[in-house]
Amino acid sequence: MQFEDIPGVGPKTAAALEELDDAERALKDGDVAALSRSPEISDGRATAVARGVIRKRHNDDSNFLATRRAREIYQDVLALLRDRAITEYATKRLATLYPTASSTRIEEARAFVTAATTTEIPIDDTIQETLSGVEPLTTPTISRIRDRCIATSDPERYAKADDVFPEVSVEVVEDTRELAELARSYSTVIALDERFAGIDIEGDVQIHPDAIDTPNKIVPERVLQYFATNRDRILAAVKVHEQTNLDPPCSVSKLRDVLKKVDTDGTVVGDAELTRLTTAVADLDAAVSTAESVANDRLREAIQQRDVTIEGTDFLSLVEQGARVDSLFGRELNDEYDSAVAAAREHLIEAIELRPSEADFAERAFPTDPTFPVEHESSVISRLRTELTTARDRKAAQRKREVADELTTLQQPVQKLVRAVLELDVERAIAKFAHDFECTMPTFIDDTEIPDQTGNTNRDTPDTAADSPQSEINSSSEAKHITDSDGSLIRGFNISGGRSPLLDVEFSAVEAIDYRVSGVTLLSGVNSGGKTSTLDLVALIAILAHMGLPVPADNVRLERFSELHYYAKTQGTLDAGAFESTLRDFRELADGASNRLVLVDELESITEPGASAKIVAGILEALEDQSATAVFVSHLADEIREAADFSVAVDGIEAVGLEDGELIVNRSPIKGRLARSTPELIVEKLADSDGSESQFYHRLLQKF
Ligand SMILES: Nc1ncnc2c1ncn2[C@@H]1O[C@H](COP(=O)(O)OP(=O)(O)OP(=O)(O)O)[C@@H](O)[C@H]1O
Repeated sequence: MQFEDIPGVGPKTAAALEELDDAERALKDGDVAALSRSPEISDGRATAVARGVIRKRHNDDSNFLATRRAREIYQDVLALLRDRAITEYATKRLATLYPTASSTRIEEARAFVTAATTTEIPIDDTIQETLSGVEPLTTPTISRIRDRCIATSDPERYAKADDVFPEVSVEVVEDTRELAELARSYSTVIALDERFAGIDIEGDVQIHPDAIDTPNKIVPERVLQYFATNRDRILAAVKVHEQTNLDPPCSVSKLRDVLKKVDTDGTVVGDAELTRLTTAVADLDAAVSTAESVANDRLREAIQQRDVTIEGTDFLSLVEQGARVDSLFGRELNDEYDSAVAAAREHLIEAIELRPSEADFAERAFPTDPTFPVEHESSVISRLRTELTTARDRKAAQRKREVADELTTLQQPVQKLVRAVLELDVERAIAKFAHDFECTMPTFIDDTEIPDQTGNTNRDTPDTAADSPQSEINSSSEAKHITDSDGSLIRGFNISGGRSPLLDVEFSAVEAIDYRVSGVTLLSGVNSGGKTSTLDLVALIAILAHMGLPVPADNVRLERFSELHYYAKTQGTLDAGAFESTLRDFRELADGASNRLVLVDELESITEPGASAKIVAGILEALEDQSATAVFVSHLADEIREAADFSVAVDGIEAVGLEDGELIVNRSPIKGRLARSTPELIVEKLADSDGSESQFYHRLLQKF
C-alpha cells in the first residue's frame, strides 16, 4: 500500500507508518491502537489516518459535520459509545466510526453494527472484568544475545541479517579460518553460507541458509519473550472466548499447556531433565561439602572407637624415620575409609541426582588413598561442574527451540484470538449503547425516491400531497416533498418515539418525541419547552444514522443527507463584526451542496428582532430553493413568515396547561401550529378566572 495515497497522510506520517511492524493490517482493520504505537503518530492522528483509509475505500470526500455544533454532538455520540467500551483498544477504535454521506460506507458500517447487535454478546457485567485484562499484544525488545553470532561471507546477506537480527552479532567471514575463530569466541555460530557445510571446525557451528526467513529458530528468545510478556492478556482473551462461546482460532487447551512451559521472564520451565541439570549446577558445591562431612563424620567416629596397638617396629619407624601417621592410619582404617568415602559418593550422587554416565565423577571426587580429613578432588569437581553446565545449556537451548517451535505455530492464531476479543469489545460497546438507549436501526429513504428540485421523483408514484390524510400539513414547502400515498415523507426525516440521551435528565425520565420535517420549517414553542433539545435530538439521530449506527427512537426514516449544518443559539446580540461574519457563514449555505440538513437555534438573537426576522426569511428562501431540510427554532415565527416569499411551515411545542406555576408541555412539536408563548398562556389562565379583574386579562388576550 502506498501510504501517501491515503487522504490526509503526508510524507512524515507515511514514513512513521513504514516503521510499524503491521501497518497494512492495522490500517485495514482500523486498529488505531496499533497505529498510535509509533511515537510519531498521536491517537488523534491515528484515528484520522484510519478514517482516511475508510474514506479512500469508499471514494468518500464528504464533509458531513459542517459546523462546530454538529462536531460537538458527534463528540457527545463518541463519548456515549466510549463510555461503554472496556478496553483502550475499543475506545480508540470506536472513533473510526464517523458520519458520512457515502451510502456504501454507511452500508458497510450498518452491516458491522447489525452483526454486533444481533450476536449474543453479554452486555452485562459478566465479562467486564475479564475483558479489562485484554490488551493488544506487544512485541518486547530482546536484550543483546551474547552466546551466538551469525556469520556470512556475502555482504548483501550480511546487511539483511543485520537488519533482521538486531539482538545478535552478525559478522563477515572471508574463509574457514575466520569462521573457526568465531567458533572459539561464541558458544554457537550460525553460518548463512552453504559453502561452509561439511567443513570440520571445532565448536558448535550450524549451517542455516534460511535463517533470515526463520528468525524464531535462530533467536527462539523472541517468541518465548513474546508469550511471556503477553501471557496475562492472552489468558484473559482465552477466558473471554470461553465465556462468550467465541470460536477460538486455535486449541485453547494446547495454548494453555504451552504457556505453562514459559516462565514470566521467558525461560523454559517444566522440563524434568533441565530442572535436574539446573539444580545440580546450583547445588553442586553444597552437595560436595555435605558429602565431605558425611565421610569425615564416619571416619571420626571410627577413629574414636578404635584402640590402636602400635608394634615396636612401627613405632621405631615413626620416631626414627619421620614416617607420617597417615601410613599407619591407612593400614589400620583402610576398610573404614573405603566405606566412609563410598557414603560420601553416594550422598553426592543422590543429592544432585547424577545419572550413571555422570557417576564416574563422583567416584573420582574423593581420594582413594586413606586420608583424614577427607577433602574432595577440586579438579574432578570442576570438570563435573563444566560437564553439568554444558549439558544444562545444551538442554536449555534444545528446549528453547522446541518450545519456541510450538509457540511459533501459535503466534498468528493467538494474535487473531486477542484481536477477536478486542473487536468483540467494540461490538459490545455498540450493542450496549443500543440496549441502554433502546435504539432501532433507522431506515434511509431510497435515493431513487428523492425528488429533484422541481419535486419530481424517479418513481412512478402519484403526487398525493393535495389530498394527504395528514391534515396538519399546512405549507407548500412541506407538501412539495411528500408524495407517498400513505403520507410518509420522501425528503427530510421522520422520528417516532425519539429520546435524547444528551438531556440533563435521567434517560428513563426523557419523554419520547415524534417529529417529522420535510422542507423548511420554523419551530416555535414555549420557553423551556424543549426546542433546543429537539434540535439536539434531530442532530444526534442524523449523526448516528449517517455513522451506520442505531438511533434512540422507536422508528426513524430519513433522507441520506449530504451535510449537517447545526448552529447553536448565540449568547446575546452580536457586535457589528461578529454579525457580519455570521451572515457570511449563512451565505455559504445559499450555494452549498444539495440535500443538506440545516438546524438553527434562535438566530434572531444575533441582532434586533425586526432585522433578524428579515434575515431569517431570506435564508429560509435560499434553503427552500435548494430543497434543503431545515428547522429554525424561533420566537419570531409570525414575523418571519410575513417577510418570506413562500409559505413557511411552522411547528409548535405547546404547553398543555399550567400546574402549580409549572408548564405542562407536550414535547412533540405539533405540525402546522404556532405555539402559544408562555406569557400568552398565563394571561389566558388569568382571563379564565372568575374575578372581576378578568376583563382586563381578556383585553390583553385579544392582543396575542
Ligand atoms: N423530551 C424531554 N423529556 C424530558 N425533559 C425534557 C425534554 N426536552 C426538554 N426537557 C427538559 O426541558 C429543559 C429545557 O429544554 P430546552 O432547553 O430544550 O428548551 P427550549 O425550548 O429550547 O428553551 P428556551 O426557550 O429557553 O430556549 C431541558 O433542560 C430538560 O430538562
